[in-house]
Amino acid sequence: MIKIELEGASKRFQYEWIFNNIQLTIPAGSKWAITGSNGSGKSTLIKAIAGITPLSEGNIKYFSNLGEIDSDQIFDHLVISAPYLELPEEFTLIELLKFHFKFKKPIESISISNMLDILYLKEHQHKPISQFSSGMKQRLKLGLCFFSDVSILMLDEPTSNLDKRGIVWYNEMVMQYGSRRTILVCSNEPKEFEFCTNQIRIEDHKKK
Ligand SMILES: Nc1ncnc2c1ncn2[C@@H]1O[C@H](COP(=O)(O)OP(=O)(O)OP(=O)(O)O)[C@@H](O)[C@H]1O
Repeated sequence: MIKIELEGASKRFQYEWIFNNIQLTIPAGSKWAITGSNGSGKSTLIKAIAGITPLSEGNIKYFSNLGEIDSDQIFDHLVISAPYLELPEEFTLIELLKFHFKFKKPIESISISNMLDILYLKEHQHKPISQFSSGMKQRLKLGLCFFSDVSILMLDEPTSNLDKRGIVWYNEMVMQYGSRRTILVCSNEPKEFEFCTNQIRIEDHKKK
């Protein structure tokens, strides 16, 4: 379980400050919505917390029960689902699941066959991802997150492209597989983050 601390976290692109001086502790297992209008900086903040985008000022620190974790190693502890992260289109579904779970340990007691059932994609297991619909791809992206044995789930616009059944499925996944983990949701759609008990409003962290 990992605690994250943001100390004066600030980011600018050229002359534009995206967020400024965020002081925040994200306790292990807590649930956060990151909200703000289009282009306000939600994805930039999540990428900074994931260590993908460097901050312009300030620090982000990560702590396990054993002490501070090097920021180079934080990627081993998290997974991200986001519209801008593409799936490898040339793989079939079964190939992709096998490939992904060579690098990330799956949660205990779940087999690839179980995953296919839970994703309700079993009949598509030999289809290349390039032939998947946008909703099927979105379920797969979320499944790769929820089925990975990591402490932190970062979900950027998690229900985009999902139909009603998919949205119900997403909420069930959160309840079933998310309860003990830290979840960060970037969203403007309240239905995506009803389970979150904390909120970061990007607009509250703009340079005045
Ligand atoms: N690599 C980059 N270089 C320059 N500017 C960038 C870069 N990435 C993002 N931006 C700018 O940072 C701002 C915040 O973008 P970001 O994608 O974080 O917003 P968002 O809140 O996630 O938006 P949306 O709701 O539309 O997904 C935008 O003005 C965007 O143009």
